[in-house]
Amino acid sequence: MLTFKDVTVKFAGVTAVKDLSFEVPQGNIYSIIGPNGAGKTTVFNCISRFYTPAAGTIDFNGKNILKLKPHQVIHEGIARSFQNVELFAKMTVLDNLLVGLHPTLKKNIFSISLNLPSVKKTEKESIKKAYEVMDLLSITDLANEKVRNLPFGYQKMVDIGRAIISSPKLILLDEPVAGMNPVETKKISELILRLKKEMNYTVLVIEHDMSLVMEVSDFVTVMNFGQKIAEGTPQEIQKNPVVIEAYLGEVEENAQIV
Ligand SMILES: Nc1ncnc2c1ncn2[C@@H]1O[C@H](COP(=O)(O)OP(=O)(O)OP(=O)(O)O)[C@@H](O)[C@H]1O
Repeated sequence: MLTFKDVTVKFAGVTAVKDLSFEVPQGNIYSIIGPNGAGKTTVFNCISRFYTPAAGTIDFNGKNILKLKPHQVIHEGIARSFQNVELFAKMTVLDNLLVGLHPTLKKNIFSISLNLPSVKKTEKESIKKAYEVMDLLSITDLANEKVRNLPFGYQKMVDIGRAIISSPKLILLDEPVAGMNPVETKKISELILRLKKEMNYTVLVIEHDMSLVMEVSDFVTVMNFGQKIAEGTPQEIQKNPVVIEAYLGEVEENAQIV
């Protein structure tokens, strides 16, 4: 579904990503892990088209997305959540979710200002969709709560909800459990697995929390200093000495990442 081939990204003197290649198959939960500054978020920013690589290609369902602008990427069916939750704090949960639908709505300013029946129908359908997402996230009772009043864990949920409400083909989750406690982390793990099993979503995750990565991932790519240093199933990655060294600085006998 998503193919990175020999992608290099440079910022002034820094090579953030170097010759990176990987493939995310449809229906998979695919994780990218690596120490701080490894280049993970830069990968997401290339897919979202905020950054343009100095070299390499990125294809999505056979289409070269490097030719697209950020809003066109959303139309191709790629949605993302952000490392630092980026919601409208003064707006309600329901309204924040509706914002996630906005890029895919086809209404224009004239039909909206005239409040045509088709606009009312779209609005009704959008609200129905938002309630479906809130049900999925078990946050329906928070629909009319302002986001700034919610604990961080729930704000993260809303951020993920905003990514999935437009029924994208590929969901990018940037550190979905950063700052969450183990109970909240477990909830998000279960949610990601449901997105795959019940809705056949393809999910690309960046995450530092190994419990989540080990539980949800079909496949993992490990980055360090902008390069891929390993790839494999969670079990393979957990025991890979190169990966352990990147995280811990040294390898002890029988060491594994947990
Ligand atoms: N816009 C930018 N301008 C300059 N340097 C950047 C920019 N974005 C990222 N970098 C640099 O690129 C490298 C990779 O950063 P990136 O944020 O992709 O790493 P990361 O693996 O996501 O790190 P973390 O886990 O801490 O979020 C770092 O050295 C970072 O300082």
